[in-house]
Amino acid sequence: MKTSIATVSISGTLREKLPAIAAAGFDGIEIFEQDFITSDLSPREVGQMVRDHGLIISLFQPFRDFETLPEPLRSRALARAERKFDLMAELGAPLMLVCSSVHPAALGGIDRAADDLRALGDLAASRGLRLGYEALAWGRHVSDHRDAWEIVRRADHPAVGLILDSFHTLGRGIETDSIRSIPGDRIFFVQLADAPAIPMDLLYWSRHFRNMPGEGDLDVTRFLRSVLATGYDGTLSLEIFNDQFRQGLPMGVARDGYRSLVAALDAVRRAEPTLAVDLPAFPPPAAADGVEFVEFATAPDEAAALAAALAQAGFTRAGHHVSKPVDLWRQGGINILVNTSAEGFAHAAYLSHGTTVAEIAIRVPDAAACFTRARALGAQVHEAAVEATELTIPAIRGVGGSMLRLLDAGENLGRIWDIDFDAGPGAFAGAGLTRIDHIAQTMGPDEILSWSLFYGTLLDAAPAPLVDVADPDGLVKSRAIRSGGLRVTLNGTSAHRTLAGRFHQDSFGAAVQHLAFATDDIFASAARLADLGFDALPMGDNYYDDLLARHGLDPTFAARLKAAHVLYDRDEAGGEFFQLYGNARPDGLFFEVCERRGGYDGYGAPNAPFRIAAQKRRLRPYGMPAR
Ligand SMILES: O=C(O)c1ccc(O)c(O)c1
Ligand SMILES: [Mg+2]
Repeated sequence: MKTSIATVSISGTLREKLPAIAAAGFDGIEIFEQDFITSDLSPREVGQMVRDHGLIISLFQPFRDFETLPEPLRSRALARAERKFDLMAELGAPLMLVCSSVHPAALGGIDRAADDLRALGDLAASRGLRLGYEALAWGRHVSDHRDAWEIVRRADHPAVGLILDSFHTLGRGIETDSIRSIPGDRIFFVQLADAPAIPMDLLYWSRHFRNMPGEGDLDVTRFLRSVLATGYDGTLSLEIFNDQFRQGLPMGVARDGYRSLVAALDAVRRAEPTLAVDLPAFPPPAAADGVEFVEFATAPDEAAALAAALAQAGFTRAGHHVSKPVDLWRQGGINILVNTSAEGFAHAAYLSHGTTVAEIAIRVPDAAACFTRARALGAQVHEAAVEATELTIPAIRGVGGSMLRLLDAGENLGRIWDIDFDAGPGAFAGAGLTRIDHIAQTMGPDEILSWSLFYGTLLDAAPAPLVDVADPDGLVKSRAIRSGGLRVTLNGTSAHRTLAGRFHQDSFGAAVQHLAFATDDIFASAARLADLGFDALPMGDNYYDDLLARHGLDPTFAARLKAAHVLYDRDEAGGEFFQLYGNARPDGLFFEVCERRGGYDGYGAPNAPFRIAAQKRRLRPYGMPAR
């Protein structure tokens, strides 16, 4: 099974696209005619350049508005096709994509279309070429792969086959089981794309919002299962029209594409083990158990402020690293490390970001299996310096170049605190914070899809739909990902004056902006935190008045929330969420404390705009920018 990607999916010119596509691992490309025309190389030179990169041209596209035209348009369309067949021969492209016509003069008619494709098939065959017919979701007469297949079936020509594109099928809500009865050898090419579930005009949606399989809301796995059930063993190609990818970095987009394709095939073989999937074996995605530790990188002269913030949040300095200047702070099941090394990875992270979360260690059922899966999906291995006495814990590169460590319940987890740290067995109740509820990572707006693909393919995880959070200075896009006991939120914006945008700039790249700690008793924790001097974020009367109205709260309960600076949300099923925010540090980093009741599964999104506005008031109390 060959892999391919349409050149339209990647930014730049062919000279920039091709090396990125080759380096990401693809076998071939769909050459978009526009990419060829914009090049000043001859067709032969372009073909040679593709092959010089170790790639093949698997498809030439698109050939538009061909079928069911009246004369003289029909003859003209055939003549146009002949010119393109000449071009394909020079390029070394064996297959042409003919997409269903949108021509206003097209007459329609299944037999008329079949006759036209047969005639085109004769022309192609005489040159040793083939063509595939694709139903565009917005085609004038043909907009459904079932009709396209009927046309191809009636054309009954060895050089004429069907091209399937997951977007056109799934985007129109067409069931995919109908694909299973198509003979696999009549399908000449398969294109894969996902898209977010945003109701809008099909053409506009397709040309601007497609994304990699697994990044959107379409059931691409189901589509691909049906395709492979036909026995199809031809090329699987990504055809992603996306505004963001068009301006993204070629290498990053190509790598994500390859990851999405591998993950899609892996999902298919797990969902339907009887299918023949041409992919090396690697371990399945597993649900994470939670966060074992988070490590801050800082400098000695900044460590005191961080230590004070941790103490005010109820943490106790419970141990020290045996060989490095790293403190262990503990509370409940939460471990926070503060690293002030003047060398090594943490120091490099501090130098590039300032005080920052340099490392996150997650607990998974089998760390070695997870690591193997990560590598199969193209994750970058993090080679950190490990000293002789310390344990080697597999690590991969995470958000903003931070380190994501993989730990399991085996030996390493049991021994990390005994071997690497002089931490005793003491329990530290602190303010009653029990574990890390979620980690909020702030990044560039174009990184959200990429990191949601990262987490969503590495782990057994369900990325939630993207939501917009209103900051007074712009919108922030946010997506939550949950895998078992691990919750991560990804936030990104191009609005530089938002809390998230400012943090992203100030930390010179993506980083953890806030940590949310869970409690089983928000009011007890709030009281204890107040005693400890935790600088809780007060919310205004307008907020609590609205809460009263919105949820029909008992006024004494609302007064209790307000007195404790607690924010509140409730879901449809009556699940409740309580949040308490700390003020943001000058660098934008902050802590949150939260309690979930009755199966509440969200993150208090309705509260976010008010919380952000309150944090900003604190940062710039006189309405002036903080800096
Ligand atoms: O948007 C289009 O016109 C277009 C062209 C070719 C394709 O394969 C496709 O899926 C869409
Ligand atoms: Mg297509």
